[in-house]
Amino acid sequence: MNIFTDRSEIKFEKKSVVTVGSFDGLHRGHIKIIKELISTAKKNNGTSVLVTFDPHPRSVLSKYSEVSILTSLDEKKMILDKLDVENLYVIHFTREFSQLSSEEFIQNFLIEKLNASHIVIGHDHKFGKDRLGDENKLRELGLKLGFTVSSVQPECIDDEIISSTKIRRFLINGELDKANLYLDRYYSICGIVVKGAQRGRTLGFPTANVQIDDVKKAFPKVGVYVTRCFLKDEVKFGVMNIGYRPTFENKQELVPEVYILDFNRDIYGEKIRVDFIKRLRDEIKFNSKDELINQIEKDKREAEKIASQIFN
Ligand SMILES: Cc1cc2nc3c(=O)[nH]c(=O)nc-3n(C[C@H](O)[C@H](O)[C@H](O)COP(=O)(O)O)c2cc1C
Ligand SMILES: Nc1ncnc2c1ncn2[C@@H]1O[C@H](COP(=O)(O)OP(=O)(O)O)[C@@H](O)[C@H]1O
Repeated sequence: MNIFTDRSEIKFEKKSVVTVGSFDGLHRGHIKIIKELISTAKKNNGTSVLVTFDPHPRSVLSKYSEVSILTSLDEKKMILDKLDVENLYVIHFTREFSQLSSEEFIQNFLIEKLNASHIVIGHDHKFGKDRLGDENKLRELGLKLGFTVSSVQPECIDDEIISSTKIRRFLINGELDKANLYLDRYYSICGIVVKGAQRGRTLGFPTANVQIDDVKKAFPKVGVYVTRCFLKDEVKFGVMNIGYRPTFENKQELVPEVYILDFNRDIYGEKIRVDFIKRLRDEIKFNSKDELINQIEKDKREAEKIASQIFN
């Protein structure tokens, strides 16, 4: 996949088929739009372009600073590449950019730079200043500026429209299975393994503490999870605790830490991706270290059982 930004000096020669959006989560609904994008580009002998914004527009425009994000830009790049999108065009989203009218946005970016001949949008897509541009406005502009438009009907599960907002809510409520179902993959976090209190090894369960790449990333609800961990050259199952370690600490610092199964290596400073497969339980304040150790032993056995059921 070719990756461009709004700073790249580009002018597409070939006609393109374009879709535009935040695509946070890249869930089943987004995937439906992307499939339509790719098949239309093939039909039209054009190249497919997905235009997205970074940072997420809501985190720039919202009065509330606690907006959480499901997919970082790096994760989006990886997923879009797998989906065979030919070009990704990333616009650095600022307040100033948000003031462009829908017509200015389409003319300056989609027509002049990307040579768009067709635009694919989701059912509720809004664009331009104050989100005033909708499908009708886009079709009107298409007649004037020379492009066609198609819109994709929403993807549903049990009559519920799939959305990033619902997925965020499922994660926060501990409904991981539903979040994963809506995403059509396992929810994941990426980061670097950092040093903790060096206590894990004394419990018999060393845990890789993950410092997340994207501070805005949504965390699943506090608790213990079966995970799949991607290291540089290895994929391993693990049990992750996302929590405050109330048995030992009074601090209110939320730490994601994973005990990797069948593994014994120093991985401080290494990159790790953790996929969340199943939620096992809430975090507990134990009365003793031994009770905690017994429970982690049980979590480990449960994780081994679940991993072998799902992946064998
Ligand atoms: C599978 C698993 C489950 C855990 N569950 C709890 C828990 O219920 N309560 C708790 O206080 N700490 C829990 N922990 C966190 C341990 O207390 C933590 O791993 C330990 O304090 C080590 O911290 P360190 O890596 O900073 O040395 C859990 C850890 C793992 C790996
Ligand atoms: N099975 C394992 N799972 C996770 N980390 C492991 C494992 N075996 C060795 N390690 C290493 O041990 C470190 C964790 O040990 P721990 O005593 O919990 O220290 P810390 O408090 O710094 O996390 C990890 O960051 C990793 O480098």
